[in-house]
Amino acid sequence: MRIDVVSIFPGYFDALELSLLGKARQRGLIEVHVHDLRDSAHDKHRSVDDTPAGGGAGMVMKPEPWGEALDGILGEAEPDADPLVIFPSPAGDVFTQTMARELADETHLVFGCGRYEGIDQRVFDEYASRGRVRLVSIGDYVLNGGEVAAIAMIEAIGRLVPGVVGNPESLVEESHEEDGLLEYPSFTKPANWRDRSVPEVLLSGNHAAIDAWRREQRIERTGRVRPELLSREMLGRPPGRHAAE
Ligand SMILES: Nc1ccccc1-c1cnco1
Repeated sequence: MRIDVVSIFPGYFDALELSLLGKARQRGLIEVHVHDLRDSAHDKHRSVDDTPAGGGAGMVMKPEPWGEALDGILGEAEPDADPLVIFPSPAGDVFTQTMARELADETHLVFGCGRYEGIDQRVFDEYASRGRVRLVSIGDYVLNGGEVAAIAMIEAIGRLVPGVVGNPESLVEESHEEDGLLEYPSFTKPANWRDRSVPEVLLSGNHAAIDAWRREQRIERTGRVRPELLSREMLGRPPGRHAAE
């Protein structure tokens, strides 16, 4: 997978050189190219924004620098890549694990990170007329720009790219994976810490009982924290992989 990012704060994306994604980049599983939008702004002040047409507070990002930056990226794309351009936006479709799984199958993603009061609408219209464009929100709160949203999405998508996570099994039993239930509470050694014990069942070695307990915990936690995720069908489903044995 190739990922291009356009931003006036390219330094935000140094975070993508760390940890799992950093290793995936070193192994050539994911290519990440970060572009400074100001490199596409050629006036004396390298300005990327201007006052809003129609008046109002704040500034709007000018279309010309975006046009030059995105034309450059799309012009260099592999002939059959069909890049998907994603603009993080509070007005976008809400990002979910299902969307992350879909996007993990893409060969080329381009993230356009807007700031200020947003990007001139004609940028979205221009690229939607030439290819695939999606506006995506990571939740109902206000950020100062799209960079943090892009990093969150790139992490959620990148970890699903085949080969990035060593043990693909670890991708299954997680919150919002597999059946949409939240994950069960986790414990490790010591068995007792400050008079707080690990639940006995987890030390029993009875894997069917452990799976059943973990499923009960997932259902209880989901019903308490995110009742809207709980479906009647989930309540009837059998416990985990050991149940059949
Ligand atoms: N608030 C924002 C401002 C600028 C670009 C994206 C966002 C955003 C994305 N998801 C939630 O908010």
